[in-house]
Amino acid sequence: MELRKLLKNIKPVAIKGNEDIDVTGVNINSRLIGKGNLFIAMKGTQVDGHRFIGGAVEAGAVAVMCEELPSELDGGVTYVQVESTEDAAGKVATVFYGEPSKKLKLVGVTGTNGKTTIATLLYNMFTKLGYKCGLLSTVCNYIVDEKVPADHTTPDPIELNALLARMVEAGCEYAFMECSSHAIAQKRIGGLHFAGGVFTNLTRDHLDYHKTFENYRNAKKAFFDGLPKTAFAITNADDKNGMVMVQNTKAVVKTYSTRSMADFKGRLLECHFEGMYLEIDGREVGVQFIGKFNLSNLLAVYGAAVMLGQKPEDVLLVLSTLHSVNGRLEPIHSPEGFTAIVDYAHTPDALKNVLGAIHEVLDGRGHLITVCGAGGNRDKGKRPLMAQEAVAQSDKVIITSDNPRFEEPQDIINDMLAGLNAQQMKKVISIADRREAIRTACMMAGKGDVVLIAGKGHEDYQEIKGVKHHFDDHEVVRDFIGTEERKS
Ligand SMILES: CC(=O)N[C@H]1[C@@H](OP(=O)(O)OP(=O)(O)OC[C@H]2O[C@@H](n3ccc(=O)[nH]c3=O)[C@H](O)[C@@H]2O)O[C@H](CO)[C@@H](O)[C@@H]1O[C@H](C)C(=O)N[C@@H](C)C(=O)N[C@H](CCC(=O)O)C(=O)O
Ligand SMILES: Nc1ncnc2c1ncn2[C@@H]1O[C@H](COP(=O)(O)OP(=O)(O)OP(=O)(O)O)[C@@H](O)[C@H]1O
Ligand SMILES: N[C@H](CCC[C@H](N)C(=O)O)C(=O)O
Ligand SMILES: [Mg+2]
Repeated sequence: MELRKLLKNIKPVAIKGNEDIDVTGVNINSRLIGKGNLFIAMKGTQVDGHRFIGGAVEAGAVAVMCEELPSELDGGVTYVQVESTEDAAGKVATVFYGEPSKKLKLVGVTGTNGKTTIATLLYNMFTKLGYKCGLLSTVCNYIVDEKVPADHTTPDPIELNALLARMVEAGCEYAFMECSSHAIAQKRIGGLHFAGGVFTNLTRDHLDYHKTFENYRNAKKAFFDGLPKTAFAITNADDKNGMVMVQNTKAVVKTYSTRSMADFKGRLLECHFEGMYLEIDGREVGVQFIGKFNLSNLLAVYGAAVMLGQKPEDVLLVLSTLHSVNGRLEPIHSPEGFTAIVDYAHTPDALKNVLGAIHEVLDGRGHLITVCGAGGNRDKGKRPLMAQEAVAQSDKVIITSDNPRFEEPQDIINDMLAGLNAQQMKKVISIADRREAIRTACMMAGKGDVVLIAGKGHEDYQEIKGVKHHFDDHEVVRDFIGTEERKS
């Protein structure tokens, strides 16, 4: 594509060199630059991408986009100076890939918890309704039924637009994606055209990155501020920040609620370990999910599907056939009669909710044993709070390792234990080896009890000092209790 065309949505501060050159690719990473590419130099949290301009040119870049021009310019290269490369990257990437989001109905889901659940269920639902769909999520990306492994909840702007373009090429009509707060703040979704946005909820997470809760909230809100007036914005009226999110949006606002008047209203009628019986907009429906928060998630899915033009009765029919997303409140029943539940709760609020959801079903009839840890090189402030939440609603807690990354597992465990007083400590043991922790919990469980294994959900690795070792909570449980994997 001609460089001049590529720049159509941005206002450069200066251009040095020829704009009428052909650009064969765009990247923000010099290590991925090939012959004829445009390299966009971004100031990151670790290094300044401007350092790699020389390397990118050596690797074949014919154009460079940057905030500061290098002191020596290469005669064969066109330099495009912009105020913010972070802002420009998404806009340029989307033009390069043929503005794929305009050729799809793209729905973004944001909020602290529930993004993967909602985006995946929308993808599953629209696939069952007979449409070709794409999915960008923490667990895995899909182009129709082709799996593309995901490194991030939201890919960088280049990969993101490349994936959307592949969805268009594969004939997809819909795409559903998670928008993480990091991605919104870093403008990874810049230049995308959304048909709709969904807000789940907002509680503490990622304060290591955003510093204050207000910054974190504003990052999420920026997604709704940027929606066009042709889009819908579905928000959770039960969350205290639900209406704040859509305060300044141009999109058509719709609400969902399990408690008060809303555009999409739901009520829990009954729950068991096999599922719940719900009333949604006056119709009764049985679903294969547990936990009141899943009622909220399902209302968001229902609302988005209706806003995308589906008939409520068709949506509810499909909703009743969907089942839990990998590692999200996923039950594994043991022959001895206890239930292990693998869940991705890795924030204090998610732990509180997941434990609450289990109690709704246990209803005082069995014990609850929780295995949990916290990730290394992530928000330290949440560690003691997670331990407190686990203790508050469990009969026994085994504190263990999650992904220690570059930290010492025992240091993370100690940070968690520091949140507990002597009384609370009576319920707690710590076993740094996660496999041993899970086995011990299963050994302690009797008929009717529940073992919650929280924090890693779908992850099939444990990241220790930069190396991902194979580790799968489901597998450890199944090895111990001797049952087979779920088929679909
Ligand atoms: C803190 C954070 O979000 N970092 C992301 C950010 O990296 P960064 O700005 O720190 O990049 P950097 O390493 O300083 O490099 C700066 C620039 O120089 C470039 N570079 C670097 C080295 C080189 O040799 N050549 C080169 O060109 C890099 O490509 C980059 O463009 O931009 C990169 C490209 O988009 C991301 O890969 C990277 O994600 C890191 C790996 C990460 O762990 N991010 C996590 C925290 C994250 O984003 N998580 C959220 C989900 C959280 C949730 O579940 O809610 C996500 O969306 O997954
Ligand atoms: N609506 C909800 N409210 C509160 N907790 C929830 C909700 N939905 C899911 N959870 C809990 O949060 C965990 C993560 O859910 P999910 O993966 O859907 O969220 P996410 O927003 O994609 O998370 P991430 O930011 O890590 O990608 C689940 O395992 C569950 O314990
Ligand atoms: N997307 C989240 C996932 C955390 C999952 C947990 N298992 C951990 O490793 O901390 C993050 O990167 O902060
Ligand atoms: Mg997710």
